[in-house]
Order: sequence, then structure tokens, then C-alpha cells
Amino acid sequence: MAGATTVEGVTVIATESLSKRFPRVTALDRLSVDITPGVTGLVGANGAGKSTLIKILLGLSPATEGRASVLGLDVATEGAAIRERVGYMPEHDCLPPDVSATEFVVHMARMSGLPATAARERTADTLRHVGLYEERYRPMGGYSTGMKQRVKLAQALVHDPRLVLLDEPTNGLDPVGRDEMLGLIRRVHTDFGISVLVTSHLLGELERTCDHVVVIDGGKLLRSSSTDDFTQSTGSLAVEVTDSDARPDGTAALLAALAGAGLTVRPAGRTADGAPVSGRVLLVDVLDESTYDTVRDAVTDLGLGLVRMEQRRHRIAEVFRDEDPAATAPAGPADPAGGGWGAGHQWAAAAQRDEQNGGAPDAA
Ligand SMILES: Nc1ncnc2c1ncn2[C@@H]1O[C@H](COP(=O)(O)OP(=O)(O)OP(=O)(O)O)[C@@H](O)[C@H]1O
Repeated sequence: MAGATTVEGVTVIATESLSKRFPRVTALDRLSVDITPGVTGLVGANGAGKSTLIKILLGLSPATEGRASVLGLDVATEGAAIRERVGYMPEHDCLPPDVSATEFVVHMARMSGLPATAARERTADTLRHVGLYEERYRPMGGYSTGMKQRVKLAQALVHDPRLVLLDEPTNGLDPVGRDEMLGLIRRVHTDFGISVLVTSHLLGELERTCDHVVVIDGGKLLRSSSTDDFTQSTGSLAVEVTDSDARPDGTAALLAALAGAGLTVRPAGRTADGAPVSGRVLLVDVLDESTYDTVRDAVTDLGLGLVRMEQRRHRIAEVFRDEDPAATAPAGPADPAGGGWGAGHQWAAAAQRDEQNGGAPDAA
């Protein structure tokens, strides 16, 4: 737990061999991770232990074993001090329906210790920031899911915390609402310098929003690294060609030619919005500079037109599929809570769901 006491500016959250065992399930299993300032995604399938970790970090639920600190404060003994400095957006709907957003957020601000005038001013500012200014006096029972999520975000920000913990803030939102929420979350950090830990079971949405991603599965740490490292191009090249009279299926001809030249090549499978691309885009593993020449020469020799040839980055979901060959096997209906599945299977299911939800960004 390197940053627990002294390097507060470097580590906002640190856990060391943190475990939480319930009678029938181990929700967190010796989790050791350091989280630095910025926007960090905590990703995991349903039941991976995300909410459990958040509750421990807020000092609301004791760990069974191990230690954790938030902003240099010990979660076991300094929970109240942590909750003064940290905002929390819970996963589930918890808003009283008869109360307006303004009344509710002012109330939460007062609960956090702000004087009445400051609470009203901060509430107005925060609701404006989350885009709820016009509707702020209406009872929240009539709000859409997106509006409710914004109120939950506003109450997490109103006392000007140094860190916010957001539990599945995009849950229940349509793709547009999800993008708007992710944009807001990004601005929480860029506009106000507040660090963010945001949980999601959708791998794809985090690579657009987070500087750093922590992946847990079955309460264990799978991986913690910068988003760039996750999605680093490892030399995948997207190639699309036209057909010709001589080659009515130019893509198949090119695939055969490149494979014959010793390159690893496969259909890309999906477009930017997650729809199948009927095999027109090929992905070629780049070994070195000569790969570009081999592709160009093959296209020319076959007499095809080159529509595009571009470097592409991996998507986070693919990293997990690539790391576990079993995960690419047809998995049937996604059931991440199904007993006995290994990590790769769970992530295959999560990745599959991600794509079905259209949460996947660029494929080529
Ligand atoms: N109070 C509790 N008593 C018993 N088991 C619990 C309790 N809270 C959580 N669990 C179990 O611990 C595991 C982790 O749950 P947790 O809610 O942390 O997962 P999660 O990653 O947040 O998933 P979700 O997004 O579905 O809530 C699950 O198997 C869950 O059933």
C-alpha cells in the first residue's frame, strides 16, 4: 500500500491484500492495487466485487482481511473523514420521488457539512453542470432514468470532493444518454480536477473515458494499466479492397494471398457501431515495416483497388479474448454469474454483451 500515508498526491486509493468474504461467497480475494489521480475505470462482470470494493473504500463495510486507504486515510478507522472528502454515486435508484432535485441536493450538501447559503449556491452550480438546471424544481418521481442518474452524480459532487466513486453510472441509459454521462464524468476531472473511480461491466465504454483501467474478476485483480497500454496498437492493420471482374471476391483473394505470404490475417468482424461487416475488412498482424509492402504488393498483383489500409488499436475487450483462447469459443447465452466459469469465459460474455449493446467503439 505504497501511497497510504505519505504520497497522497500520487495515490488516491491503495489496497493491500484486501479480502471480503461472505458466508457463501468471496467477494474480494486478496486485491492489491494502487489508483492514481485521474479517471480510473473499475471493470468487471456482474458479481465481480465492484460494489463491495466501493463500500469498503467508503468505510461503510469492514474488510475481512487486508488494508485499504483513500486519500491517505485508513478505511478501517477513518471512514467519516473519507466520506467528507469523497463523493459517492450509488448504483441503484435511491431518490425520493416527491422531492425536487434542488431540495434533495441541498439536503445532501447540508449533510456533508456545508452551511445553508453555500449549499444552495453549490447545488445550483452542480445541477447546472450536470445539465439539470431547467427541471431542478420538479419532483424527481417524474424524471427519466438519465435525469435521475444526473441528480445522483450532482449529489456526489456538491460538497466539492477530491475523489468521486461512481457505481455503474451508465446503467439503464440508452446509447446517447450513456455518451452524455461519460462526457460529464470526463469533465468532472478536466473541469474540476476531481479524481474519479467509475465502475462498469461494459469494457468498451471505459476506453473512451478513463486514463487507467482496473479489471477484476471473481474478486481478484486481473489487470491494472493505463488505457493506452490496454489499447496499444500491437501492429494490427485494417485493409479493405474492392472486387474486380477477375476477382469477384477480392477480400477472399487477398486473405488467401496474405496468408500464403506468411502473414496472420483474419476478417475484422465488426464496424465502428458494432454491426457485422460481412468480412470486407481484413486485419493483418504487422510484423515489421515489410508487412505494409507485402499487403500493397498483394493488392497490386491481384489487380484490386485499395479502399483503405490503416493502423488500428486494440479494443479492451479484444485484449481479454486474445489472452484466453477458450474465450473465443462459442459461449452460448451470456451468463456471467454462471457458476464455475473461468475468467476468460466471463470476459468473453462481457465482451459479447458489450458489442451487442453497441458499446464498442472503433473496430477498424
Ligand atoms: N451483503 C452481502 N451478502 C452476501 N453476499 C454478498 C453481499 N454483497 C455482495 N455479495 C456477493 O459478493 C459478490 C460481489 O458482489 P458485488 O455487488 O460487489 O459485485 P459487483 O461487481 O458490484 O456486481 P453488480 O454490478 O452486479 O452489483 C457477489 O457474488 C454478491 O452476490
